[in-house]
Amino acid sequence: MASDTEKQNAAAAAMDFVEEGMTIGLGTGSTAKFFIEMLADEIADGLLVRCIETSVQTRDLARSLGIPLIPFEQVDRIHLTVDGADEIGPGGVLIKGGGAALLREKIIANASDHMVVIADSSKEVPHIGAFPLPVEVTPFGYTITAKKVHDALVASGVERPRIELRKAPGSVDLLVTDGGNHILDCHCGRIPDPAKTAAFLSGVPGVVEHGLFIGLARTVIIGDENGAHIIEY
Ligand SMILES: O=C(CO)[C@H](O)[C@H](O)COP(=O)(O)O
Repeated sequence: MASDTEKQNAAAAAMDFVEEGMTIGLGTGSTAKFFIEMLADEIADGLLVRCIETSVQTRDLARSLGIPLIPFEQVDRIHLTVDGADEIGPGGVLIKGGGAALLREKIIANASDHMVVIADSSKEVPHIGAFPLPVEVTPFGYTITAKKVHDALVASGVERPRIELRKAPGSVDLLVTDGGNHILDCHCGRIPDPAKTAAFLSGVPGVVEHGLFIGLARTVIIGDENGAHIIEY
């Protein structure tokens, strides 16, 4: 069960990585929200940083809290990004995209000197795949792309994957991401070889990005009821 105390404790521990003058990538989701609120408090107390958001949702939150945002096009360096995750497997391999922000999250994580992942203890898993893997696809040809994604999953060793098109919350309409695309939620059960699955998915025309984050998280902070523990990769 996800716990707000654990999320808060992970977010508080991530604040130790923040330094004056940094450009900081702000993640998306309920755990990242705690970090963003803590950062806003420090900014109100005089901390000088600039931030870049990973989603429209985070942009709106950051603006409402008075956090200075700069357009990505004007950023030449991102020192630190703090973001949540849906699953954290061995080696710091992540599944992300539960909040449909995986494309911008991956672009910003990949452009950052240091990605810190914050999560409650329910996110740490012995092997990944129980959480449906989000795959962002172009609206053009998405039904055919879904079939090719299924084939790519099978070819990469996933047994009997099931693909679901994500609907907008509370709607029968398909979800449209901040980038104007759709999301395929791929129920895999287990992803035996994440690097192979990532490579096979990236080879499917129509796939814009997938939610496997490999080699991006340098620090993972898992909150518990009393504090947090930090894993470095
Ligand atoms: O990848 C994400 C959004 O696209 C989030 O980081 C992920 O879904 C975790 O969210 P939460 O902290 O609410 O559990």
